[in-house]
Amino acid sequence: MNSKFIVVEGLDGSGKTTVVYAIKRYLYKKYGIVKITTTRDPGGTAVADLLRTLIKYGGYADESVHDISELLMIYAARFQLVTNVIKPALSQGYWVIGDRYNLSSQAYQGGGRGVDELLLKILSKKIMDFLSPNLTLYLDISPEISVSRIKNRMFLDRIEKESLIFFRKVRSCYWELISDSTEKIIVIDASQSLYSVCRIVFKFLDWWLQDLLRV
Ligand SMILES: Nc1ncnc2c1ncn2[C@@H]1O[C@H](COP(=O)(O)OP(=O)(O)O)[C@@H](O)[C@H]1O
Ligand SMILES: Cc1cn([C@H]2C[C@H](O)[C@@H](COP(=O)(O)OP(=O)(O)O)O2)c(=O)[nH]c1=O
Repeated sequence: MNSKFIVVEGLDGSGKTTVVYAIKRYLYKKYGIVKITTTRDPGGTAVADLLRTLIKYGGYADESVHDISELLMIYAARFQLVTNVIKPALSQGYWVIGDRYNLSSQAYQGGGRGVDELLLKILSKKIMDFLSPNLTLYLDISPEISVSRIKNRMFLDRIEKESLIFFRKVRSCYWELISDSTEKIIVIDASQSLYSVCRIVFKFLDWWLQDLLRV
């Protein structure tokens, strides 16, 4: 089977990182797929990881990060990731499982920050160069659950410290983007136990992969 690009999306604390690694193990155990690369966005290359630190923890000497600067750093990091990691991995037959991708920018910067839609569209098109995921799994939780799951983290980053109102805007933007999208995006209720979430994800993957094998 040709390599595939799967992305896991959702609010902070929705279980993305856990699910990314569960998918990796499942694809190996059940389907014998060994060539799998996992990514996290923003980040994933030396330069993108430096940008990730700036995006998450802000500038130096108390200089605030403007919304447009945040957006440009996120896309600069993504360009490094797509060009240096994702595209080469896919062309070498690796499956790529991404912890966040472009939908996050549309939801967080577009929905949450209210950044200009046209600017987002232009950047998406240019930076991703039409590299869309084959499948996106959106783990849906309420902003209240999100806050309760991340509150025990040692440090909250700039974005995690945002208000519930911000996360409400992000979530409703995710919903709008999903309902308007022509891409394959599956919504999973991630307020259930992690065990149930993983079972649903695996069941869906089985169905999707059987379908791909039939073609
Ligand atoms: N469905 C779930 N039910 C309860 N706790 C969960 C669930 N999914 C994730 N968690 C917990 O929430 C925290 C954040 O999970 P993580 O996978 O890091 O999410 P994300 O990458 O989306 O921020 C972790 O402590 C994890 O064990
Ligand atoms: C990829 C991406 C992330 N972000 C935000 C969401 C997260 O708060 C942060 C990434 O931090 P991370 O710790 O990877 O997220 P999570 O808490 O979900 O595991 O960056 C954006 O605002 N826009 C983007 O395009």
